[in-house]
Amino acid sequence: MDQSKEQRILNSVSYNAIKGDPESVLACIDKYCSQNEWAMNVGDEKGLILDKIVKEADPTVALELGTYCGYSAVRIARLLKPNARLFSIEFNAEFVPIAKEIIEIAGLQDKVTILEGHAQDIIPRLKTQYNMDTLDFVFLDHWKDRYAPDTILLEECGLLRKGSILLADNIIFPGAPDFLKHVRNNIHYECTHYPSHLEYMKAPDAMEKAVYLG
Ligand SMILES: O=C(NCCc1nnc(-c2ccc3[nH]cnc3c2)[nH]1)c1cc(-c2ccc(F)cc2)cc(O)c1O
Ligand SMILES: [Mg+2]
Repeated sequence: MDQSKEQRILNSVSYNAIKGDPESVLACIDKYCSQNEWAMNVGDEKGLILDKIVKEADPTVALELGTYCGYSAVRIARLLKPNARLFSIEFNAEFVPIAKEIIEIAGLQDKVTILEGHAQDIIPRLKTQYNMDTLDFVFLDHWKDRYAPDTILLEECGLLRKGSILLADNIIFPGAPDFLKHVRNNIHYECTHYPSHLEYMKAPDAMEKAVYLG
């Protein structure tokens, strides 16, 4: 059976990256996906925006929706302080073992927990099953039509606090219009727009930061 693109990305990281060095894992994925096969990692350009917001949030507990190959999990986890943790929800069973291996090659396995399943099924269990209080930072990068309902779910489950920072990828392309409608012109959110480009392409894309005001 032919290998998947995601398996080929893992092969490239396993062969070329320096074990325990997150920067080299990120560089390897960006090089492979720029030169060989496009893939839906947040990428190096939008990755700089992600870095900026994670440093601003300095989260103790972070959540990511949409692990994919683990690129943004590595990007986020490499910036976390010693006792901070990232929980990442992935729906596609094929992506989970690949993301786990890439996170392990980066040496960040102690900081990242991958939860397999639908976000809408896992979010309601985060407080009880993972002893969570509230989330300091949420990166939305899963199915674009799930950004809005899952944000509402996070609110309803009491997982957001005054100052929780949400950052959403792909606001322009593929686009998340319902999410924008929910957070913009909403007294409970303070939004900031970050224009950029689709990963590894010239097409315009953007990220949206939405700070929950309580
Ligand atoms: O679909 C995307 N990302 C989502 C993957 C995912 N990985 N995991 C999930 C999940 C995880 C828990 C879930 N719970 C419920 N649904 C879930 C879906 N979704 C995506 C697509 C593009 C893209 C751009 C241009 C194109 F021509 C084609 C594609 C670019 C991007 O940056 C993306 O992020
Ligand atoms: Mg994305």
